[in-house]
Amino acid sequence: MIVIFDLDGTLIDSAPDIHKTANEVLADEGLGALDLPTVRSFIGHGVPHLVGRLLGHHGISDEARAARMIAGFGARYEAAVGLTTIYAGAAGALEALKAQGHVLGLCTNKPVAPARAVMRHFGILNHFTAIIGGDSAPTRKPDPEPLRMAVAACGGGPALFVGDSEVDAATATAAGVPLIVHTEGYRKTPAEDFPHVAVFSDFAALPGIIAARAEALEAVG
Ligand SMILES: O=C(O)COP(=O)(O)O
Ligand SMILES: [Mg+2]
Repeated sequence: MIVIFDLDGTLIDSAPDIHKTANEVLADEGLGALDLPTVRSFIGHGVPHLVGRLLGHHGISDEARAARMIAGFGARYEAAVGLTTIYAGAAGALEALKAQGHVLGLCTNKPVAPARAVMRHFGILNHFTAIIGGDSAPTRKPDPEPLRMAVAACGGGPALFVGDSEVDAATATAAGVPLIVHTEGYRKTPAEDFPHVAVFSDFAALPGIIAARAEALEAVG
């Protein structure tokens, strides 16, 4: 079946690099640094939202400044992988899923270029048939369109979405795609509150969860 993954907080812990880059663009504007938990809480809606929250934290609402910071973030972030880690077992789980015959796609609000760069860095890029980023469609998650695009680009048909956040939960619901929650990401509310078909904290469990869903679907179909 088709399995679409979110990126930040699901496959990789990119918050430390996003935090570093955020503080660099704040410094460019003469604004003070924010701590990691604060910046982490701003991740998941894409770069324009992140920049809006950084400025909002300083009590500023200024479109020209925001545009400059979005451009600055893009220029600095693409090369920022040094502090990012891939979740333990994630690469092995992707390999196992491919070996089981599943088609893998990515649906992130991160722009495509840095998404591809970090996936290449961790050696997982080639597992993915389709990569939809925050700049691939006119809308971003939680709008269902990017997720629908990812499923279609993987050939269409029954799909599962693996994500970590409230944004992913809303996207899955809107698109009608069952959600599997990675509990070690950036969510702010209990995973149990998300409409989900399964939760996991350890990637070793994921291939089994997906195999069970695929078998159940075959039994019904
Ligand atoms: O907010 C972002 O830039 C990306 O977050 P996502 O990979 O969890 O969609
Ligand atoms: Mg995420």
